[in-house]
Amino acid sequence: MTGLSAIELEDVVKEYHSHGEVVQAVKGVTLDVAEGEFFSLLGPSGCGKTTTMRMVAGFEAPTKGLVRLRGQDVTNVPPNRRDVNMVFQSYALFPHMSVWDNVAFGLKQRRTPQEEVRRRVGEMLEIVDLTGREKRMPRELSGGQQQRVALARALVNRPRALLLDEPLGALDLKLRQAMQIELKRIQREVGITFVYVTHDQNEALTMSDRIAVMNDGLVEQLAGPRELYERPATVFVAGFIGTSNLLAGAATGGELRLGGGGRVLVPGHDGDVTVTVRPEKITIGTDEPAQGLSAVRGTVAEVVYLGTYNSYTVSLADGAGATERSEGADQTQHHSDGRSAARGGTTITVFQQNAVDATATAERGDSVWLSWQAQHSYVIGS
Ligand SMILES: Nc1ncnc2c1ncn2[C@@H]1O[C@H](COP(=O)(O)OP(=O)(O)OP(=O)(O)O)[C@@H](O)[C@H]1O
Repeated sequence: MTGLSAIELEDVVKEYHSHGEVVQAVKGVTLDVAEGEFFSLLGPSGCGKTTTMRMVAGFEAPTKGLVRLRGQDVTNVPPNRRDVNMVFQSYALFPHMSVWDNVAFGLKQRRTPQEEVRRRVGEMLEIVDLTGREKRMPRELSGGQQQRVALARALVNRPRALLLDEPLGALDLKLRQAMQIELKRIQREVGITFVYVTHDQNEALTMSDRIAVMNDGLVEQLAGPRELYERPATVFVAGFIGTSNLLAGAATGGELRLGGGGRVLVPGHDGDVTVTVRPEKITIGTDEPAQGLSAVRGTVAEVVYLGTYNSYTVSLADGAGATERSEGADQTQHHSDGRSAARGGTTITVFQQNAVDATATAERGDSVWLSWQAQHSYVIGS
């Protein structure tokens, strides 16, 4: 370790001029990626992930700001003179070349001695677990195998950093999950910095050391998976990473009072707060919870059996409009955007693990109490 960051972006802006309009794809991104780190850019479609990545690779020049690789300003250096390699979702292998020749191509182009080519290609195929398939043609391989050839072809050049733009996007879910584990293993083994673009939060959480969550051309939060989940910096991050419940209002004396006798404990906070609480931290029951716990009352609007857990949607008894809402089930199944909770009849999602001793606690229409410990209320932005 040299102490230098592998990649640094300093207040990078990218504007496109399209049909007489200026589109700001990236609005001022500052971040650094450590040497050997698995770093992800995560965000919804159109938030500027790919544009950011293309500026690191050198395919796009920033309108403003600086790009540094290992401390060196490369803002105006062309892609082929940057020590990075990029793997795209559409990983075009040469269809008329064998696996071996596809991987060896770059080295041969650079007139690497034959013996070295043989050694490095052999090593790389072993790392991506394709030894024995050297003679196959791309069409004789599965999607996952083709993707591993593309990876080997990029890694064999020993770039200092590998940029991957949704490389698993074309694979089905099972294969994608297997490849996520593989990619992480390969990255650990080769020790190269990986920067990974994805809109899939599970993918980012599975593999990354750190994640920059992007929204509308900006980084909303840059942190490790646990921190993003436990301490989201913004309402957007809380909703984008997993499912979250949001409760907003004015707190007095460290307590947010809700209609219907509800209270949310936010020790040390006063004034307007937005609180997030994760569905798995909440207990559902019929007895009134003890003092010292956050407690809210409501009616079960929906129960969904999801195998390893049950998901309850509970409409809070918090005054106007707190009736059953049919959107509740959607909110549960589609990893809520979190925003619906603050409107009208508030709904809360609760996940209850189907552990060995679990029994269904409540049914649709039941009047219930929800409770959770003070430490599980996280005040956003605090
Ligand atoms: N060449 C271009 N000309 C004009 N606008 C562009 C151009 N490239 C990107 N944009 C716009 O910039 C914004 C960011 O695009 P970008 O491809 O970086 O997003 P993304 O987060 O990678 O999205 P996706 O996940 O859909 O690939 C979008 O609004 C897009 O329409």
